[in-house]
Amino acid sequence: MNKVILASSSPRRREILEKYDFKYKVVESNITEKINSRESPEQIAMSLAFEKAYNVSQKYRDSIVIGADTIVAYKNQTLGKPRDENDIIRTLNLLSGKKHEVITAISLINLDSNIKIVDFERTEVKFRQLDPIIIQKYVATGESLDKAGAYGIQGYGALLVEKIEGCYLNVVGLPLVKLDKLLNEYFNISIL
Ligand SMILES: Cc1cn([C@H]2C[C@H](O)[C@@H](COP(=O)(O)OP(=O)(O)OP(=O)(O)O)O2)c(=O)[nH]c1=O
Repeated sequence: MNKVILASSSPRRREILEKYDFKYKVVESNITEKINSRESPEQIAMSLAFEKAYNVSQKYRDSIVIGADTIVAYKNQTLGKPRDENDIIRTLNLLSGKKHEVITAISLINLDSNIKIVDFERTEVKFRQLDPIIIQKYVATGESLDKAGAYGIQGYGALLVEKIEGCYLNVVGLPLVKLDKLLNEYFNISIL
């Protein structure tokens, strides 16, 4: 069986897969993430997931390489990781009391067999109304900086979320059911 590589530096993605008896190794990609704001959030996430997987695939042509990218979409805005504290506060105010979408794209590449797949999953998340005190306390947790949309649902961010519709692990950064289906369909591999 081909080796599976997770092309990610995200501790969340590793933690999700680590829970299962599924052999894989981690190799970080070295792409620069650029957001082209003329593209849709789905297109942006898919291009980045593909670039991450392709970058690592070139060195591991016989492996199945998984790349992923998570972004938050609110109305017509695409929200990646916040730049600084002001950006965190601006993002949380924007999402307060409203619904937004979390899109995680995944790409699976095996260059030896010329299989290149890219797909995405979408989850709707509704935030509770956030007053300045909640925002201040959340900023102080330090959770925001390395996360799309400036929150982490798996941490204190759970206290900001009133409701979700769709795959929970998609919000955390790796849509496990979608990944399992694609691994099955294209490579005859099952995580279960
Ligand atoms: C919305 C949300 C995002 N996130 C994270 C998942 C992703 O790690 C991060 C978005 O950044 P990404 O660019 O998707 O991933 P990354 O830079 O962390 O890792 P890599 O590119 O090497 O794979 O936001 C959470 O952990 N929880 C959440 O609730």
